[in-house]
Amino acid sequence: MAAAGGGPSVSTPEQVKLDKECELRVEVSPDSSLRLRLLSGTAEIFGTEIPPQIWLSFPPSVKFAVFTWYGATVEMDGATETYYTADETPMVSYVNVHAVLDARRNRSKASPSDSESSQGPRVIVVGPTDSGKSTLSRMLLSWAAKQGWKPTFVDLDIGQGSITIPACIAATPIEMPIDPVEGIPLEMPLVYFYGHPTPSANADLYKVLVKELANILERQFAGNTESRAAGMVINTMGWVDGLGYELLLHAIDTFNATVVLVLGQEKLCSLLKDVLKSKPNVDVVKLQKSGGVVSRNAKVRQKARGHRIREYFYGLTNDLSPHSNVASFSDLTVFRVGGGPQAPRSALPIGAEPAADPTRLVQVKIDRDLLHLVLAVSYAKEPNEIISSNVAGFIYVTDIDTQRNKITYLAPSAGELPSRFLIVGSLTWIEN
Ligand SMILES: Nc1ncnc2c1ncn2[C@@H]1O[C@H](COP(=O)(O)OP(=O)(O)OP(=O)(O)O)[C@@H](O)[C@H]1O
Repeated sequence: MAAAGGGPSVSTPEQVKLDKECELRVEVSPDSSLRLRLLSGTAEIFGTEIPPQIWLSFPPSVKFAVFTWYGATVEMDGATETYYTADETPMVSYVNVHAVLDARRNRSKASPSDSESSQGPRVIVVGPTDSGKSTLSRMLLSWAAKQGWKPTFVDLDIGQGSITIPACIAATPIEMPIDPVEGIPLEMPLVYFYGHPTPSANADLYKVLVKELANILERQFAGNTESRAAGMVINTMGWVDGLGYELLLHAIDTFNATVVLVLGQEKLCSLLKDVLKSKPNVDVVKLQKSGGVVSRNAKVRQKARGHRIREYFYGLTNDLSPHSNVASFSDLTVFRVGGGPQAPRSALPIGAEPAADPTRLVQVKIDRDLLHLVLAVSYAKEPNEIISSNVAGFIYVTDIDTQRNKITYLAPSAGELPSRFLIVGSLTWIEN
């Protein structure tokens, strides 16, 4: 049961004592940051242990929980929207899943590297929006990293992903427990740009990119027994009906998932159990949603997407300095994937509607329509490699001068872009 805490806001430092297996749930004020430190005992934030006595500074609006297995006292300083302690959490069931995965990783490590059993668990976390998928993924990854594994995190959530900016799917190895404030390290993620924050914009393209990502990871695993044994944790979108469900099945199949963790929905769990019963090597496990998961409406989600883009360019605490660069139109080539009809109407039988080819590459004229869009810089060497190539990073178009044929854009660093090939979708951002 959730117990009321010290009130909705903290202004002076306040100490909170937590009993064993309890958690302190905090929503930081939207207007200011909050500091928190561990005074005694041991505690973790989403699977990562908090160091004793060191103040951690959480940015505005962040929602998190401090959980303790054996009891702890923490101190908070700053403003919160709300905070309370809870003694009912699903953490024991989550850590039990971790223990099973850990045993599987050990078995895989002990198997000959060419046998099928050398592949560690491939876990996919599914469930409706706001069921705690990202949070559970994070815990499983951090607990595994704490044991010395380097599992691969795959994020297929193009709306609220946690590896890079929205409208992308991405993967990255997790070598250390995930920092409670900074989140997933951004060193060298493998990123594919889908271009839209919703899969219905071009579901076929989404599937193609999921397949590309899975193929690359498969190749990497073939040459790396350590990451192969550590396996992967795959986070998914919260759309679980209709097309969303179809895309979930596609992801389970494409990544050859061996464990499907279903959060917070009986119906989805029983549907998946039924459809996957022909695959004896796939376990479908239902897990309880945490009462601490905070629901976010469409407006909040959109705002969160804007924050992620800002964070990409400026850093979590404004610690990065992006550069404003100017290029001639002729230096860059912009493509859209899936644009335009496949064949002109005149070439079709009477009455037939032209169908859009979802993976057709269309060169886009550089004009003011690109203003305020976020574009991906492709690693492709040739245009025909664009769909199958991952991206180096992103730029944000801040000005288009059609008189001088110049484009001004924000990029993480100064200098020439790693490639002249850019991809545009519908991802916009208004910098403020
Ligand atoms: N136990 C908890 N206490 C406090 N906040 C929590 C807890 N668990 C999750 N949250 C917060 O709730 C929000 C939603 O959780 P999360 O992102 O894991 O859900 P999700 O199912 O992945 O959402 P989406 O459907 O958007 O992908 C996040 O801000 C997260 O930090």
